[in-house]
Amino acid sequence: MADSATAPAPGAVSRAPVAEATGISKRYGATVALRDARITIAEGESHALVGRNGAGKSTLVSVLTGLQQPDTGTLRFSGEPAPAFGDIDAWRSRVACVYQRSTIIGDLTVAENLFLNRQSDSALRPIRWKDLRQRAEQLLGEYGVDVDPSVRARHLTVEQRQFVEIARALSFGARFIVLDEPTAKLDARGIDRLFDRLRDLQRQGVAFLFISHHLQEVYDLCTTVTVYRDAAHIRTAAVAGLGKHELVEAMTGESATTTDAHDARAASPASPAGSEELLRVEGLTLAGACRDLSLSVRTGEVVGLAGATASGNVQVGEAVAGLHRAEGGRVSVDGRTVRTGSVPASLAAGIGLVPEDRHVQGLVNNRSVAENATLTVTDQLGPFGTVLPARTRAFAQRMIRDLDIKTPGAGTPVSALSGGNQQKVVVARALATDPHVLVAIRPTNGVDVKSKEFLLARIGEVAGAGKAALIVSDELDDLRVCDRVVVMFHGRAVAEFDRGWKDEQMVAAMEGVAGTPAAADTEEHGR
Ligand SMILES: Nc1ncnc2c1ncn2[C@@H]1O[C@H](COP(=O)(O)OP(=O)(O)OP(=O)(O)O)[C@@H](O)[C@H]1O
Repeated sequence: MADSATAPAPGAVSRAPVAEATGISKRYGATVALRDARITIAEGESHALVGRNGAGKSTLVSVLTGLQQPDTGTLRFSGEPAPAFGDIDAWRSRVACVYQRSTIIGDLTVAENLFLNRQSDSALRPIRWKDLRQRAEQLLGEYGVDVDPSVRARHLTVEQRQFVEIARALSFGARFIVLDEPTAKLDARGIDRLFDRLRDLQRQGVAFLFISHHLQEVYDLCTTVTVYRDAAHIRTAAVAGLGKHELVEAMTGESATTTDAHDARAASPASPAGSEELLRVEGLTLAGACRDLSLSVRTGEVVGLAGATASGNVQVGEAVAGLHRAEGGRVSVDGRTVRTGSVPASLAAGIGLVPEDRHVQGLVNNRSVAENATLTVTDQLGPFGTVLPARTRAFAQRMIRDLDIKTPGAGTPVSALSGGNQQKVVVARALATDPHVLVAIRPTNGVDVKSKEFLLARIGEVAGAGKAALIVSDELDDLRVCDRVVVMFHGRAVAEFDRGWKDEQMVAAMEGVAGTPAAADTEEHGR
């Protein structure tokens, strides 16, 4: 396929690309992560890299940033060969990566993080803290980052941490920054601010490689897009000339259907009117998160609990699953009160959880896909408290098939899976318990467009099987599959929408500019 984005614009001064990788191959044992892959990023360009889960994007990033050596291929920065493997300072002056998981150290101040290992000019000279602070202030000021350098990094928001990481990267001289799913933990306003800052930096000649499963963000921010599929480069094109369907087709290798996940659910009958209330949250008050919040989910229903970062929606979902003790109010399943603050009590009540952060609450990294997927159901894997490996494998293999998890096998350590496929294991594990009420917090985080439809359909099936699901998310795609969406703002329910809402309405409500009257009261809307 022709690369329509590689020719220089008329009149442009042709300079060597900030980064150019050709013929890159990388294997992990039997898995081919990259096969003769390539990418070229021009100066000041914002270039998107997209592809399905496991396509090889993160592997390319680790090659581009000097974390992994490719088996074959060449890499050049601004026309020069890449530094020697392991020469960290030299790599840092050419490229930096801002990951979804921060590399900032929470216990150190912002200034210390910025100048980590370079606090003083020589190892023998004592660190001058006042100087360090001033240098940090200057650096942050230069890039317009409004953060106090003496604050401990753990007190920063996700957004502030990203800005500090970007400023740090630029201070090493890098003019090429890789952003690996930087918007995953930001709300709509945070994303706007990040994009504004990136555009500013782009005008100053900084180039970006932007990885995201949110294709709209690619259209909003990037000029060029490269698509990888099954470890190989498929296409590079100008974003402006490429329709969304064409882009999805390049990613999946299939002709794109117009049926989205939400359309499929919309076609299915809505939850039967008058069906019983399965989950009831009444007057829930959680310290620092919400006050007097009520909602209910009926049998057969998928309810969304929407809200921006500070809305408290995630904490409500977590409280329902037993992770927080309530200061007031009640959670009940099928009419029976569930003790809050106790995960075993929630599990016993039939509540399953897809947690927000798979790294912290989700997976045991060095254990296999099979073990991780079955952690919650060991009682079903053998008699008298034993776990039969064959039964574990069979159980896991079914899940791998059901959720389309891309893995060499059930025995592969979960750490060897791509991010999106790890997320599918987390969802598989929650589904394994066959929960009466599934609480899924941002369940499609890091999951590609096609797999997203798949996962959401699976969650819908929980409700379809006479159970109920609560999807806690600010992702419009996640919310669209819901029968109803309750929107929270600053700890309160401020609006409720039935199916068929418009994106602008939902975004406005999440930002506290609700066009609908506050109406999340279950008494009015529950039946
Ligand atoms: N350390 C590793 N050991 C074994 N296999 C690995 C390792 N890292 C990645 N892989 C495999 O290489 C392939 C490419 O993975 P990669 O993480 O690059 O995909 P990705 O495109 O970034 O996916 P995602 O969108 O899910 O993050 C996958 O099949 C993955 O399982």
